[in-house]
Amino acid sequence: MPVSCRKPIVAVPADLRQFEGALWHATPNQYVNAALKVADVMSFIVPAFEEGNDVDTILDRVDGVLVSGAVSNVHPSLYGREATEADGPFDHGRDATSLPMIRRAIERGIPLLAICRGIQELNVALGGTLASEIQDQPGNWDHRKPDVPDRDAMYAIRQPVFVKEGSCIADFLGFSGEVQVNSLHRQAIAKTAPRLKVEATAADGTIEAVSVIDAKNFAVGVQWHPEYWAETDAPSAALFKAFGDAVRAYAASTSGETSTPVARTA
Ligand SMILES: N[C@@H](CCC(=O)NCCCC(=O)O)C(=O)O
Repeated sequence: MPVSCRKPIVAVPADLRQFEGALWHATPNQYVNAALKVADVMSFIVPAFEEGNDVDTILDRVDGVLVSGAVSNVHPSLYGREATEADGPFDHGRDATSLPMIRRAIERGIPLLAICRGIQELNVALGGTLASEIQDQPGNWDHRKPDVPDRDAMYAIRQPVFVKEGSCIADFLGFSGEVQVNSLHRQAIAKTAPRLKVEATAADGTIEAVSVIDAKNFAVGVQWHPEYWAETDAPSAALFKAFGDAVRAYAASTSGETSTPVARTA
């Protein structure tokens, strides 16, 4: 099959999780499902090794990067401060894989969509900082994961965010202003990295979306979870479709396909 006809593939940095007494490199289905069903791209889940992942070798083989949410938090030492109890739980393997991959994808102009923990990693990777337990700050809304057993209720769309006019996200959505989203986070961007432009905020001022200034390609982070309702919620779908389009354009531009595909030898 000619390269240009193949479905593109995106790297998804895994989380390190403990299940049934074993250590797993895992990512929740909602991310790779939205990638496949809405962005129409396949996923390569990248093991969260603290050492041994060669980022450029991985990026040479993919057409985009999708950075998922996670219950763990970016280690504060990565943005210049001591860790406290409030900053955990940590995932050093995820940090060691994701941050270098984010920086390199931006340098190489590989499409990047960063979600929840992902926007926080994007900010730290580019020199910004994070705040913990933001719900404790006076005047802040409670952005935390709802304490409910049902996952659909946990990811329920329940909070307005305000998308700035002229932003990348407004382009993808086809409008600016209020968008209803879900919310499952205790941390948020404190100092915005120099290369990031704030694209959306919550009513309490929490930064809810950013884009990379002067990016060579699609490079967006959102604090909410568009993957969860991407098959049914129009704004969520618009974001994933825009990401998929950028990934396909990148794949086509780098396919290096000869006019006649090289015949496979037996
Ligand atoms: N840990 C960070 C990022 C939150 C996040 O990515 N939430 C999605 C996963 C929710 C879960 O499974 O607990 C923060 O808390 O800000």
